[in-house]
Amino acid sequence: MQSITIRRPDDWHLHLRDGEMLKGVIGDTSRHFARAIIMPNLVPPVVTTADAAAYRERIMAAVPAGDRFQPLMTLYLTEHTNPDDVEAGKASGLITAVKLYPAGATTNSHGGVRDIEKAMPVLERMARIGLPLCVHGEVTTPEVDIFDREAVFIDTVLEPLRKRLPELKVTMEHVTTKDGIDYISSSKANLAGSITTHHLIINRNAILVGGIKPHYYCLPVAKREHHRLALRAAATSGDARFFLGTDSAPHVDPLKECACGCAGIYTSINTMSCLVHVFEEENALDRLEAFASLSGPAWYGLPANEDTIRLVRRETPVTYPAKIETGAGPVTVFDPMFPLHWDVV
Ligand SMILES: NC(=O)N[C@@H](CC(=O)O)C(=O)O
Ligand SMILES: [Zn+2]
Ligand SMILES: [Zn+2]
Repeated sequence: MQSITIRRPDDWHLHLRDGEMLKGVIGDTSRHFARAIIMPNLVPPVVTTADAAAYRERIMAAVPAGDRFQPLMTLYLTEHTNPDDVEAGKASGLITAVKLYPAGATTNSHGGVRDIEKAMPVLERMARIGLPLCVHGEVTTPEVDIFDREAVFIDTVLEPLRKRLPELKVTMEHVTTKDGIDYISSSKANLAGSITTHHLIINRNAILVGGIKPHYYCLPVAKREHHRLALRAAATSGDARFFLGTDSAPHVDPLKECACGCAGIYTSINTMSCLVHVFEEENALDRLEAFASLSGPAWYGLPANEDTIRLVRRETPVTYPAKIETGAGPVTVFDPMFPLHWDVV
């Protein structure tokens, strides 16, 4: 039986939600992952250090007994965010990053930033104190095609911002295009990117061929095949600027399976099985640990986890439930459309 052992992984982009949904999903992450960067796009969003402290308590209360899990909290950047509050949050050790959602770009982002000029005082402070900015890198300009929104964001928002504040550390989250990969690869410093599990597996055909498939719809939306191949090459390259952020984003099925379905794919439960499969296909099992367990902590200035997980390849496929039941309702699990043989033991 084939097996590999890697340092325990972390998830550098995760949606845990709140209330019954939080209770229903957190175990799927804490079973395998030691830490995760927790997205602040709740309703209402996590905007102050006090909000983040209270949310952290609710998360810790929901962690299943026996799991050791550390949520790394983020603040949702608004045009009114107070730089002193952000600095105090970092100083206390509570806040790991601040998240930029262009207003209207994705789920629960209407309170995000419309005019980046208004956020400059906070961004300047973050550059000064070394607090990373995580970005949902898509413009929301109605004229820009949804498949081009990441590339246009790089040219019109990210590059000007980085020119203006070269000391600001920026994580380009859930990179979905070759443009994003090339931009990160060509940067000299202070830029890294997270890549989701599902964007390594699906291209836009998964959403649209043979009928419309809401459970493959997320933002940024999956792109053409050559973009997926660029993501796979980057993820399996060992380049420390690319690391795992699952962007596991649960929504109850009724909110996905309707005339205006929510964006988000739920992958926490089978992410590790899917990832090993991808790395095996790319003959890069020796680089899985860098992607899932080493490059993320290095970027965020944290130690890698000391304990390990073991992954084994089973003859018969490992099965996962098609959906999980939460107190908030059923959530469909990501189906990679191929059998999974790797299991976490
Ligand atoms: N990725 C998604 O499609 N959805 C995320 C938001 C986000 O990360 O953009 C969500 O909160 O549901
Ligand atoms: Zn996003
Ligand atoms: Zn997300």
